[in-house]
Amino acid sequence: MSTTFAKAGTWDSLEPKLSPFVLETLATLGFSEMTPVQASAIPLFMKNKDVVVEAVTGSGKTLAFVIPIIEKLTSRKKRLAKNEIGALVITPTRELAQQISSVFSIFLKDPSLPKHALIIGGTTTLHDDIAEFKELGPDILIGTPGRLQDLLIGKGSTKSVVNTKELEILVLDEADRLLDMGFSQTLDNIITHLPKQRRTGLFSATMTDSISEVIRVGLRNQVKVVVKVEDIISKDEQRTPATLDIGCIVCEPHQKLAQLIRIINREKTARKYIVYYATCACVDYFYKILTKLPQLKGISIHSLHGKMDTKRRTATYQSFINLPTTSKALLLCTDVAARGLDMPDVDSIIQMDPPQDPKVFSHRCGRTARAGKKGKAILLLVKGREEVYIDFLKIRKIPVRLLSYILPDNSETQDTVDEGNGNLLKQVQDIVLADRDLHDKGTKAFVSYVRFYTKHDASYIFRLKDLDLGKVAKGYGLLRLPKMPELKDYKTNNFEEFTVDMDEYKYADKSREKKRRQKLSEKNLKYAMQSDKIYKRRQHPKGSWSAKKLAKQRKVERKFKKTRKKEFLKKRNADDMMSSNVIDVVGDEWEELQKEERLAKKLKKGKIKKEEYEKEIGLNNNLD
Ligand SMILES: Nc1ncnc2c1ncn2[C@@H]1O[C@H](COP(=O)(O)OP(=O)(O)OP(=O)(O)O)[C@@H](O)[C@H]1O
Repeated sequence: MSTTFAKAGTWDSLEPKLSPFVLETLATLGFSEMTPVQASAIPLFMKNKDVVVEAVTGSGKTLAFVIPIIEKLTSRKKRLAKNEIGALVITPTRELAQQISSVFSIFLKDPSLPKHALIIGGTTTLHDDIAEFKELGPDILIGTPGRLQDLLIGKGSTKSVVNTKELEILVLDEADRLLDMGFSQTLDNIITHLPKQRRTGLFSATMTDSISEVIRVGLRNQVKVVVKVEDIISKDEQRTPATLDIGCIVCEPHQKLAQLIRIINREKTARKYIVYYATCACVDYFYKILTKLPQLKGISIHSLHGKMDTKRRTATYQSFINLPTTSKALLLCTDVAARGLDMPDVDSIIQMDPPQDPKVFSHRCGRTARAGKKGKAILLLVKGREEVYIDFLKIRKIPVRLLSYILPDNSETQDTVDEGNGNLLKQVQDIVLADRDLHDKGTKAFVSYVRFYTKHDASYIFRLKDLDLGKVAKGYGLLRLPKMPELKDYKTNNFEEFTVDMDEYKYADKSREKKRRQKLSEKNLKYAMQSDKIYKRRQHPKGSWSAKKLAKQRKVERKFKKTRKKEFLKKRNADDMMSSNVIDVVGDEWEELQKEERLAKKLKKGKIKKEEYEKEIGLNNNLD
């Protein structure tokens, strides 16, 4: 891909000069010249200025703080003690912290140079991190707010082992995200624990403009560095890389899946795609669906979201970025992979839905078109009210083109995919019918999406009442609309309920199916006994002779049920016994026992002889 990275002079033109080992490393990386943001921010940050840096995604902001940190710590006269740190880099996600740590590793190979440590939790306990800190004595910590807070301040009875009095540089990467409500208390706790005499740098492609946030972080007479980008043709200022082509497709909610498949199958050159979904549940569900669709056969599909355990997240992320670009690959993810991640060779970004936070839109797009390479980002918008979003983005200096991937409007082909695999949504429903787990996942995904939709920042554009939830449910391949407050009294002609016998709708997973059957038989058993009791109560009014007789009989029943029920519930696990048989067996056995009891009474009253009693009982026992 042609690289049209705006260059801003060679590294040796910087004042103060960079260390020889830094220059050598940059040369091995093939970075002959600085990017504009590096040329602007590095000298300031190295001259003890607080900086607020805003530059588009993929413009090299990471080195704009990594290099000053390295230069500052290697030029210290007094070496840091083992328990002292000189720099702290805070990021909103584990993957981003891992990525920044790997950039430090490239420069700090020599053991005589400052050391760095990654503090993100997830796979290590706080005690592991404390032990590693004591062992390694890092000068630089890179991490996420939660675990950094625990290490720097202590947690519960675990005291802090980190001495921050010599700290010289604090960096907040994706600062506007860190300053959001989500991290504010943790961030405040960390910042109040740091010396006021330090350099602070805030970096992001969508920097916060609120001065209050900046002062909260303790910046003083900071310098704001804003690196602008001009559209190559119109010369208008824009907030996204000049090499990024952002397109938008307007379609019906139930056509989104078909559009996604068309985009992927029609792109001839693009290999790696990132597909953003609204919620973790949507990622999980559509991952299962897409991996089963024949239209995407041969394409490797991966999923990533914040609710996955760290090991699996790291493994998925690493396997996706290390995939060769010889065949197509999709990464379905949430906004956990929206900011900062420098994934090489991502050709195209597809946003199935706009993000709740409009700032995230440009971060998502910015996973492609990095370091001057070309990239394409496509947004799917629902026809109607959501189209206002295009102008909303343009006001925020994010240029978006309307693309012509419009599906034919006539209803019979609305969800038919060009690839001729028949009615796509019928295919999805068949996939869902084959495994009850997909029905559960699809319902959860739909509910999470509806809830997501109600929390858009630009709520005047994204209004639930304007969204045809029947078409959304159809697009999710649901068999029926879930019971949820948002659907109370909801009527639609655009969703046809699929009748399915829920008692017979099985899980593909055998152990889950067995558990379901157990629950079903308990429910049936309880129902049978309750209905039996209600029936009897109706036959024998309270206080009558027959009611007294029945009460006595029920006493015997209770005794029987306690013993027999345990036996039958044990037997129920036998694979050859379906739930309905459990009820029949209980019923048959119960009749025999009542007969035994009647014969015992007759024998007691002398109405039958012992031989006759034993004969009757003995004959019955051979029926097992
Ligand atoms: N001077 C340079 N010359 C060429 N490539 C560079 C240079 N500096 C950084 N890069 C490369 O550009 C890519 C983007 O860099 P980086 O991840 O720092 O961007 P960013 O501005 O932090 O993006 P984001 O806003 O998404 O976090 C990386 O692959 C990096 O290796």
